[in-house]
Amino acid sequence: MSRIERAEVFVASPGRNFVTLRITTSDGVTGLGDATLNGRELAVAAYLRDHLVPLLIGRDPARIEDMWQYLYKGAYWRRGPVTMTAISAVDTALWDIKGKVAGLPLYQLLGGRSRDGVTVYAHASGTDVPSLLDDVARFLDLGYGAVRAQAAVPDVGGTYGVRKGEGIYEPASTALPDEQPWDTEAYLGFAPTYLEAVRERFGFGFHLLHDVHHRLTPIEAARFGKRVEECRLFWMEDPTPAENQEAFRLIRQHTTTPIAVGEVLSSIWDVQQLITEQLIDYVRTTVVHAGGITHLRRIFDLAALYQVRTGSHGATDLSPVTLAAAVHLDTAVPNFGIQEYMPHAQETLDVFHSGVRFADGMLVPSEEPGLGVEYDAEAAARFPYEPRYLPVARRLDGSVHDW
Ligand SMILES: O=NC(=O)[C@@H](O)[C@H](O)[C@H](O)CO
Ligand SMILES: [Co+2]
Repeated sequence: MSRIERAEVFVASPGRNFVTLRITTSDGVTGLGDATLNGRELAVAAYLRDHLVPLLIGRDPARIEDMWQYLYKGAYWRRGPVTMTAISAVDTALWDIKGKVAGLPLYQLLGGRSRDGVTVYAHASGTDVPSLLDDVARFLDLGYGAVRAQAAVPDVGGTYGVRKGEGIYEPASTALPDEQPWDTEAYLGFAPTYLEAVRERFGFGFHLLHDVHHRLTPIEAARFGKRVEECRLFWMEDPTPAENQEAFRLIRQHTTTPIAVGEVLSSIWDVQQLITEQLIDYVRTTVVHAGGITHLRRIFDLAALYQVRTGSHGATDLSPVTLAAAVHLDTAVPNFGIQEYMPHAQETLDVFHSGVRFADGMLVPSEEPGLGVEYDAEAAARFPYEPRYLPVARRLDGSVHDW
């Protein structure tokens, strides 16, 4: 019987920091897992190298569910992004191996194709309304049927989601946390105007999304959601921090603007009330942070019972391994909603060779066995890890706010 013979943890920075797990079996079959946790990468690398890799060697790679239970229950300490990202990486690598052993692309092991392609949304942003509108036009011209719009709030530096100049939006860009000012009233007065300007200019023939990024209180989020109802958003994302899941009842009482939550959450229990009380419309948990394919399927199946659809996080700080796994899962699940898609930098794609393809506003998975991603460790070694932190937001009085 095949055994896990080697488990290597690679920390490298091709385009940006990534942590990648590669498991190799006694039959020479390899599987990849993404273990990247933006701003806390080394914690997950250590969790894997020091605590999980010694447990993997010699175990049966085919026993994916058993491995998940063994690592989850065996930790004793429950949940949390570091533990769940480490478990996610092992789980994803074992699914990659299982696909290769079966000679099937992963989506075939997950129930087969449920749709022709995985609809994605692009990230349009601008330092002001005109540049935002130009960016929206650019993505519509590229064939996207869904676009997220974020614009800098005047006189409030460092608004979330706004690129600095050309290139890819990369929030973790400083060796120490960049402290950025935040003014809720300025945002509440400005954001609805640019979302209206987008509809004014481009109409309603595409999905418009917006990420509030945890910045509002429940009543402020209710006010925002109500104010933008005429924009017919596909969703407003992370309107308020979700540790207190019942806070969303207040938002729900006031507005029909759809709600998406989950990218910072890492287990089914963290979204259980949001789903079972239908407090959200899309669940954004991911392969890399919410327990891999095994656990994410559970979350998506629970969501399906309550007509909650998927809308997984897909920023560039989730590696091409996660994107490939997400597209396989998105291809198969019945309650797919939409997939976030930020194209990775070429430097990243020169290290992660992925078979995922974009066409007509959708992604399609590789037909190669497993995930369809190969990792070039030698090439990656040319890009050493660099300490990078996500920003910290501070209100105008200097107190810390949610970034
Ligand atoms: O919806 N997407 C997002 O909110 C992302 O841009 C997150 O801020 C980053 O992935 C954090 O590392
Ligand atoms: Co977000």
